[in-house]
Amino acid sequence: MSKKFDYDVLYIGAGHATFDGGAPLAETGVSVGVIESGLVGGTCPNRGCNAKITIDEPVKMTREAQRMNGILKGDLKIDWTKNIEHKQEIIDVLPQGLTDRLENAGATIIHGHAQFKDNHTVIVDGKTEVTAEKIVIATGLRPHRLDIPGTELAHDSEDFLNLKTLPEKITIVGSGYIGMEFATIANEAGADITVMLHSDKVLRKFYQPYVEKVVNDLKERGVKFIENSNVQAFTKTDSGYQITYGDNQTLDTDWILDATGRIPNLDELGLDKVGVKFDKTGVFVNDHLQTNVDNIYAAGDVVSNDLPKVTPAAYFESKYLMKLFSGQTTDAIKYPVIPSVVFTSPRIAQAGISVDEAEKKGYEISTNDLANYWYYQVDKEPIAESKQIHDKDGHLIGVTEVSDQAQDAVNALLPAIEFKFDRKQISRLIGIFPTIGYAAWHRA
Ligand SMILES: Cc1cc2nc3c(=O)[nH]c(=O)nc-3n(C[C@H](O)[C@H](O)[C@H](O)COP(=O)(O)OP(=O)(O)OC[C@H]3O[C@@H](n4cnc5c(N)ncnc54)[C@H](O)[C@@H]3O)c2cc1C
Ligand SMILES: NC(=O)c1ccc[n+]([C@@H]2O[C@H](COP(=O)([O-])OP(=O)(O)OC[C@H]3O[C@@H](n4cnc5c(N)ncnc54)[C@H](O)[C@@H]3O)[C@@H](O)[C@H]2O)c1
Repeated sequence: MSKKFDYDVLYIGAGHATFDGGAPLAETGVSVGVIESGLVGGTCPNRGCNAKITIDEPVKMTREAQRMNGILKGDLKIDWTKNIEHKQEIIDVLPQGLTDRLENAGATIIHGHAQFKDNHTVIVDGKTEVTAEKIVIATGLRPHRLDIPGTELAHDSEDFLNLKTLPEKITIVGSGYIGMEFATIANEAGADITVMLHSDKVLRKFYQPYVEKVVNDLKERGVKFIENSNVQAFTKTDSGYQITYGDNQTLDTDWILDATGRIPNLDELGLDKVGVKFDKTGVFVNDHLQTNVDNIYAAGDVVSNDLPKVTPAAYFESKYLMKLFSGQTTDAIKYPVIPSVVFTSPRIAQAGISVDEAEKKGYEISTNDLANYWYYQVDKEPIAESKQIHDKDGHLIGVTEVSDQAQDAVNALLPAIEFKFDRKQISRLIGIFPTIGYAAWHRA
């Protein structure tokens, strides 16, 4: 590539959309720069997946222990402060590890906020100009905040993950991934939780009968759900906060989590200076992840598309750009099936054709009552069911499961869905028994 510029490829942002491909790209001899305004690693390691799953672990274990009551003796309780400390120990080392990964590969990390000057030049912190042949926008998402009076009194998911003590009464606005995962965690840790819905639907992207099972379980555990809440204002009171909602109703609470979605980090990037097209859903790209400006690309959460905004999708795009920039491919990006999971207890996981779509298209849908299958009974799982979808030739084309280990069951079936295995091919496989993966294959 050209030596007219400081770097061959310059990434803005140091999350999964950058480092998973940026480090191996640097190893091929391409000169790589990375500009990051916050922690190297971005959302997933520092304030997303890794942090969340660490504080969820005792939640999952406590739930299991409750079911084993009588076999296991004693009452297990979560020490919130220690749980958060443990999370911090796990994630504290990640930015340095990822910095080492990039730097050992030959990439240069520049700390600061990037803004475009022209299509080959970025200004860092308003001072230093950095130039590159190609630039990748990988700036991710940030929390959306409700546009209502008192919005500054609410907190976001990062604040929740850093709570040193657990407030007694938490109100969560939004019932998507973050709202439901954090409601599950805080409820099990002992907080009094209210979830305020925008409509009457929770986790609208998941199979609703399974969502209902999770919601009913949380209701039995004391979580309150307010449908069509129409939240209007947050105010400070002597003892905490008050939420005005609905038809001038009020709710007193100790802590408010605004979990109403995430929006692209684009507004202070200077995209207008270079004419890159975008809207509130993200940056527009073609099937090579290239924007309308030839040398500017985008990857990860910040891209405008219908894919789940999850780490494995950012990883896949980052790897694709590595192959494109190092000359290993000129092909368009071809996404494999992208699974998704919500880490409630139990989890709901899905991949491929959804049950709703299968019903519309008349595919074969089989229902598996896993709660009555011996291996799920080992854990005494009360809520466990899956649906597998086959096309007319017997290929597995979709699965959705609600259970404690739904993510592993779905992961185990991914090759069958991606490579369109039929029942005959699946019957050739001998798995390890007894395992969740085997239980899933056994039904495919
Ligand atoms: C609470 C939470 C839980 C999650 N749990 C899961 C999960 O369990 N599984 C899963 O697969 N996904 C999960 N996700 C989603 C996952 O974190 C994202 O899909 C993933 O991090 C996207 O990576 P990215 O590189 O596109 O963006 P990010 O990781 O957000 O990285 C973007 C980086 O760009 C930087 N940046 C932004 N603007 C600029 C600028 N102008 N100059 C310099 N730097 C800039 C930011 O500081 C950030 O570090 C979760 C997200 C959240 C918030
Ligand atoms: N397990 C995972 O993979 C995982 C976990 C957490 C987050 N994430 C990622 O982070 C993204 C953001 O998560 P999220 O939960 O913030 O977003 P989301 O889009 O999943 O949910 C947002 C929720 O806010 C509600 N809402 C919007 N406006 C509202 C209003 N005015 N009043 C009340 N409710 C309102 C929506 O109806 C929805 O229920 C997700 O899209 C996901 O990609 C993934």
